[in-house]
Amino acid sequence: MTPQPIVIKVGGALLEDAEAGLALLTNIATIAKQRPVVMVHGGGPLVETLMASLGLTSHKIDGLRVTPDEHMPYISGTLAGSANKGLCALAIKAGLTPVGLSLLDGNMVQCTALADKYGAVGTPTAGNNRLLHSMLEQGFLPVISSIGCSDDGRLLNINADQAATVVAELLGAQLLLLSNVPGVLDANKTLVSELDLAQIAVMVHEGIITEGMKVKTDAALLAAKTLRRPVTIASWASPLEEILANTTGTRINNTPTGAGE
Ligand SMILES: Nc1ncnc2c1ncn2[C@@H]1O[C@H](COP(=O)(O)OP(=O)(O)O)[C@@H](O)[C@H]1O
Ligand SMILES: CC(=O)N[C@@H](CCC(=O)OP(=O)(O)O)C(=O)O
Repeated sequence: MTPQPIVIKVGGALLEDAEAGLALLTNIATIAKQRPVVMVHGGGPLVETLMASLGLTSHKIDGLRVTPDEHMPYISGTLAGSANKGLCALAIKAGLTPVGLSLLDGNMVQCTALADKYGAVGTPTAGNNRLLHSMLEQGFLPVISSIGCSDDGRLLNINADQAATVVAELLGAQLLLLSNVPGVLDANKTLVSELDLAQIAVMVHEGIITEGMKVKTDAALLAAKTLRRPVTIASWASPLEEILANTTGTRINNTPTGAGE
């Protein structure tokens, strides 16, 4: 039986830390010998650095970047360009054979514009998984940026956690959302090992889960429901073996925590 693939999403902060990026990719090279791996990446901080250097301002609503269409050349240039190629280059250094892709390649993910107030921001849905399957069969590491497009060819900026959720759905894969924090932290900044929908709603209501982590827990809840298995939010600085053994990170459960799977 073919082992279940793992989709590993990395947040933007990793793309600014080549040493941590190489350590993670070296760890992925070990895991990829046992199970197919797909990477999905963000790059929010890189986008912000470029925009600032161009004298452009950018803001977020509910954790999503408001993206006027005229900003798309900079955003797609950063995410599908420098961020994607930077990760692919590190993957080569780690002994892997990456193929850099975006959500629109092979029609793997279809996107629809969310609402006018966000500009060129889309919601992703699962499309065609043939390209990904053929890449994995041939032993490549797909490295996917969160740039997509609508059916009528408008380039769209997709939050990378939402992108990873849909890529995991396409492959029926296990999903790890890796960030610059050890997982979801409580009001005392202590790592919470497991959370379900009701517990997350309380933490959001109390202002403990905010901004990027709110988008991440929403994406994880959706993925846990679709994939019918827990989704892990953890740090890219933790060994993947520990994350996969559930000894670190936060498991987001579709079923109430404590009620079993
Ligand atoms: N309860 C929480 N636990 C951990 N991080 C939180 C929480 N609430 C908000 N955050 C913020 O969410 C950030 C992670 O989201 P984000 O910056 O979007 O990460 P990424 O770029 O990795 O997707 C953390 O760095 C932290 O500042
Ligand atoms: C619509 C939207 O918010 N798009 C994100 C895409 C990148 C991303 O999600 O990056 P992180 O994973 O590093 O946060 C953005 O422009 O920042």
